[in-house]
Order: sequence, then C-alpha cells, then structure tokens
Amino acid sequence: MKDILIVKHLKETYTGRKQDFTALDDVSFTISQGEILSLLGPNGAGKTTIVSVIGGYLIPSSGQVLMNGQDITAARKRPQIGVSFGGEMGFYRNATARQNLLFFADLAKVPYRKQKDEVARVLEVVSLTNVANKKVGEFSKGMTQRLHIARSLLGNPSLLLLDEPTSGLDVEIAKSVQDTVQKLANSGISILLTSHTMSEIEKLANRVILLGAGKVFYQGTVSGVIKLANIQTDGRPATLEESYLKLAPQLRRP
Ligand SMILES: Nc1ncnc2c1ncn2[C@@H]1O[C@H](COP(=O)(O)OP(=O)(O)OP(=O)(O)O)[C@@H](O)[C@H]1O
Repeated sequence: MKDILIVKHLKETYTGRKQDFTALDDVSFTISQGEILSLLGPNGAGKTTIVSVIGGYLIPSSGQVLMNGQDITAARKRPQIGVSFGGEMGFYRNATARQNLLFFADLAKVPYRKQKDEVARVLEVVSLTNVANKKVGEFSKGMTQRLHIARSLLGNPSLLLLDEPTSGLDVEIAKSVQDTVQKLANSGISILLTSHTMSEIEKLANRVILLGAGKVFYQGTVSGVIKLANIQTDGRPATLEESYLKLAPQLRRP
C-alpha cells in the first residue's frame, strides 16, 4: 500500500523560561492508505504533540511532514487531514448537529452548493442521520464523539488524526466509536489513533508506535510489542496491556 503520510526526524522543543524542553526527539514513521497506526505511551510521551504537528497546529523545531509526497511541514491549511481532539467542547450546544456541521463545512471551505450533501454524507458515515436535527447539548458523550469524527470528515480527508476518541465512554458506546473507526479505515482512510486503552489498540491498530520520553521506543505490530516484552504467562497468550506494563518503566522520562 502506498504511504500517505511520511514523518521524518521530527523534533519539537518547547522554549521555557528556565530551560528548554524536548517533547519530541527524532520521531520518524509512515502511514499507508487505509492503515490504522496507533500512538502508545505514558502521559507526557509526546502523542498529542505529534498529532498537533501533523494537524498543523504546531510547526516542529526541525524535521519534515510529507502528505502524498508533498512537504506540508509549514502549511497552514491541510485539507487532506481531518483532526478530532474529541471531548465535550467544540460545538454550539444550542444548535443542531446538522447546523453545527454546516457551519464547520463552511470553515472547511466545502463549496456552498455542496455543503448540504457533504453534511448528510458525514452524518451517515457516523450513523447520526436520525438525530441530525437534535441539539448537540442533548447528545450523549458517545454521540458527541461520533459528531467530532463527522466534523473531521468534512471535505473528505485521506488521513484522520483521532486523539483518544473513546476516552470517558462506557464499553458499549466505546465499541460503537471503534466500529466507526474500523469502517473508515476499511473505506481506505488512513488513521493515526492515540489511545490509552490497550484493548482498543489491540483490536484496531495495524501497527503501533511505542513512544517514551519523546522518542520512538518501538514500532511494529501489537504482536511485536508482546514479543519484545517477553513476559511469562503459563502458556496463555500475553495481552498488550501486560506487555506494555512490563515495558512502561523504560518509557518514562528520566
Ligand atoms: N506548550 C507547551 N510548553 C511546554 N511543554 C509542553 C507544552 N505542551 C506540551 N508540553 C510537554 O511536552 C510533553 C509531551 O506532551 P504531550 O501532550 O504531547 O504528551 P502526551 O503523550 O499526549 O500525554 P497524554 O497522554 O497525557 O495526553 C509533556 O511533558 C508536556 O508537559
């Protein structure tokens, strides 16, 4: 499969009053079409910083981001990339889902005559068509999360950045969001997923990047992480969570 995104030698240093802080240090990876790549690592490892750099919210101190072969490291607009940080914020709670998405379609520069159809399309993808005229303030957390994904799909991006899309959701609702993510990948959209839920990563990720202190500690498959940790489990297969817990001390900042 062709590489949609190539990230080369990313470095991000935050300038502090007393001293500078290196949040990312020589991070390189690729994502191919329809692939779900998951960023995994402890709090402060640099996951959100990576999402912010690829999403265009942060210009890296050095390194390159290439999208479909084009250098977008300093690009302000990135129509090929949809971003969802999720959470309760980000929508007009007194407006309906459809009204919200029409507003964001305009911001995303979807041509006026196509906006209605585009909003209908993204609502359908996340299975919210039947509540399109409901106020967002009346939405459950799971519905709001799916609406965030719908928003990130406006303009038909080929890469989605999903930052903890199931955080704070109960298992059943989390599953409906995970099913949506899988459906999107099956349709050919590439997905960069950050998550603290190991079972979710095990279920969805084609590949994972294990980040520690801003550096890539390991990249490969979930079974690669399990092999690397090499824990004893009396003959039954080890889980990603058990393996991650064994590796976690090595991922912390000194
Ligand atoms: N604007 C900033 N200025 C200074 N330091 C920052 C800034 N933003 C993030 N950091 C630091 O950079 C490091 C990486 O942060 P980041 O939010 O990317 O981690 P994360 O892996 O997403 O963590 P979490 O799992 O908690 O969301 C952290 O130590 C954080 O404190």
